[in-house]
Amino acid sequence: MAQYTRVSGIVGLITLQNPPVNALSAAVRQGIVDKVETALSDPKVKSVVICGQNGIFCGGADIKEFGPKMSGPPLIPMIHAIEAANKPVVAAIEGSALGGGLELALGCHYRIAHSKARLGLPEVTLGLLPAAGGSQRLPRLIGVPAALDLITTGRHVTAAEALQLGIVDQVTDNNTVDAAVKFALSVAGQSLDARRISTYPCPQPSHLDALFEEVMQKVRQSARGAMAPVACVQAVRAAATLPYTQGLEREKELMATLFTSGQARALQYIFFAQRAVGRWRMPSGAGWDTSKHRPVNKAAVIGLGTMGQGITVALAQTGLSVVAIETQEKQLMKAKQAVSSTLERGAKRRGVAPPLDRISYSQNIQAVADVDLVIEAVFEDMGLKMEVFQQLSAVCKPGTVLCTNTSALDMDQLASETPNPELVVGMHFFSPAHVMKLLEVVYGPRSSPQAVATAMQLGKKMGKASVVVGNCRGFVGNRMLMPYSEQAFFLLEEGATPELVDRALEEFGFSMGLFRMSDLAGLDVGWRVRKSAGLAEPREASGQSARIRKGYRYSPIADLICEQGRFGQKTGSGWYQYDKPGSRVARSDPWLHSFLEQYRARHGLVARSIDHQEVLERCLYAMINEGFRILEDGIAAGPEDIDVIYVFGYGWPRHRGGPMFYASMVGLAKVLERLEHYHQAHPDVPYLQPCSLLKRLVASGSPPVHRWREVIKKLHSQL
Ligand SMILES: CC/C=C\C/C=C/C(=O)SCCNC(=O)CCNC(=O)[C@H](O)C(C)(C)COP(=O)(O)OP(=O)(O)OC[C@H]1O[C@@H](n2cnc3c(N)ncnc32)[C@H](O)[C@@H]1OP(=O)(O)O
Repeated sequence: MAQYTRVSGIVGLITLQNPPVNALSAAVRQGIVDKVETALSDPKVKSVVICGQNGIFCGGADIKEFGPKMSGPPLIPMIHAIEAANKPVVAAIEGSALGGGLELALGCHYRIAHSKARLGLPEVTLGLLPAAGGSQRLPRLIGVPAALDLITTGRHVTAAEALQLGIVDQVTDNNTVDAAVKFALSVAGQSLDARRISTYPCPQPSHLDALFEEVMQKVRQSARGAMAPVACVQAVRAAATLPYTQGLEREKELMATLFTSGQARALQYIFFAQRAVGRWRMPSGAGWDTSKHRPVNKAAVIGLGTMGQGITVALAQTGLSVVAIETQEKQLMKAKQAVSSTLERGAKRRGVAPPLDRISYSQNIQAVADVDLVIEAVFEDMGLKMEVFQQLSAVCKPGTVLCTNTSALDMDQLASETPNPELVVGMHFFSPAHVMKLLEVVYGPRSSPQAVATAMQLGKKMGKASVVVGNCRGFVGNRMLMPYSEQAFFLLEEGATPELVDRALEEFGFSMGLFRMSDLAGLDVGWRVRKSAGLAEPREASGQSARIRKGYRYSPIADLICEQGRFGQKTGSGWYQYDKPGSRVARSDPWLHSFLEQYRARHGLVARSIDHQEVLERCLYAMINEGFRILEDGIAAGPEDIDVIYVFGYGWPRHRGGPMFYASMVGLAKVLERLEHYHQAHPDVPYLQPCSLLKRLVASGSPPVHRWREVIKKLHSQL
């Protein structure tokens, strides 16, 4: 839909109307085609302005309409007709001009943007490329290097940067449509020969081949296995080397491959999943639409280790007043210095003042008396956390929301230490907390919807992908990590090396394989968890019983490595070796290989050849199986919650859409068959036993992922 009016006598004003973001649906495209024709054929109209209603120009093509049967006028001829018009067309850009929205603006002869507007071609993040001529027009307008940057990263730029790059002609702080109309009046009747971007020659950078080679290498490295960034580079290369019409053909060809790809489906699924997790609901039925959050202006962080420091930075950067508490003076001083320098670095990057004065430091817990929300981030020790919660209950003003940043402990047990358990929730941050996008918000049986809403609102303010999950050991993310790492340890016993397992996972698309990741995170973290679960006890070094715990198969390999003081990067060795403690470059370790050989010999294990497919099937399907159990248990409300957690917190390749989406793409029947196969071979491994929800979904014809909730609901209603 598009509205047409005539303003100032001679300006035709076309307003895109498709709330909330004026996406270019078939109806909007038809509206534009019709209204442009009306304006161009009206002799009284001397120039045209295109704008969007409700303060947003256009959020791009309507992703919800993507599919094999798209109807309505195509974008390319629509934009071409605008560019070919013999009357000046001005885009009035407020809010956002993204994807097809910016491509539409690039077809206009002039662009006026509000100072708060943001512009970009984020198609690559949806597995696509700017295929409405954007990949051909942008390099002609702003040059190849800048266009490559915007198109391959999909980053949004501010109006100021857009002006500097030459994407817009003017930036205004006032009413954008008024400014555009004024501008349209001033250019009415002027020649448009120099305003049609498709007719510009593409500026030729020196060392064209070297530039493209360098960018291609960069995109291949940063998004391992992702097709869209590669296609984006190829499309821009076409702009730089071919005439416009041939470049457009190449753009079309590349888009045809991407449009129907599984990667595009996965990335678009994640786009909507990220928004769906904001519509959270608790088993009681209370949720985002029925629960009001409490205002949080001042927050406290208790415990200033690495996690507490990151949380303090994240809160201060969000604009909150923060009280940072650490009882040990030396640690308090160290933390203050670390927090200040992180804030200073961040502020320098953004060209703003560091929010140092928002934080007050104290050794005394009494300082939290007037805060609205507390995040406890002390050492992962239940006794210590309980003590802190008792103190907080005595000190905090009534109604203060009490959050624990635990990664595995029972937050309900902590809640029971307070007179108001309804005010207690978990806020599970990921390290470094000011960088990592994920936040698990954990509710217990007594947490109030208001406390959950408050934590979710705070997460949103901090720019986190925040997901509401139920309380269980490891919540969602770490719980699914257990079968994943267990399988990797078993594979080492059976003949694999850390290098082989990591290579398989990295080729799949993980930014880091499991062993390299655990060297980075520190092997002692998992060791502590296994000890607290009564698993990692020192045993006889040989004999069958060393590999059995609680009646099931267990691999003590990781515990034995830790007993050697090999905790990963920080100690200079773990699954790999490093030049020195703290160094990041992992090198293959002959010691580890001979340790594995000796271990196998001691336990009578014969190494066999293991291929990448087995690594992927065993590690990933065991993890997915646990994901189904999590859904069955009601710990996560839907597959989208699990997938957002894995994509934003655990390095799962975004273009594969998260583990549950991946399972749906592989085919649930196949996942079930492989799990059955592996469980038959390893009957003493419960994680490989297919869970009943998976079997039920397969029995009901393997419905697509967006219909799993119905099956889960039915399952829960029968329990
Ligand atoms: C055939 C193709 C030919 C040519 C190539 C062109 C391709 C494209 O244009 S692909 C689309 C490119 N555009 C984008 O990637 C922008 C996506 N949107 C956003 O980044 C943001 O939504 C926003 C910055 C525009 C607004 O942000 P915010 O105010 O925070 O709102 P939400 O993100 O919560 O979105 C609100 C609501 O709108 C839905 N939505 C947003 N963009 C689109 C879209 N392009 N198509 C369809 N729907 C869109 C979003 O899903 C939210 O709705 P739900 O909560 O119901 O999911």
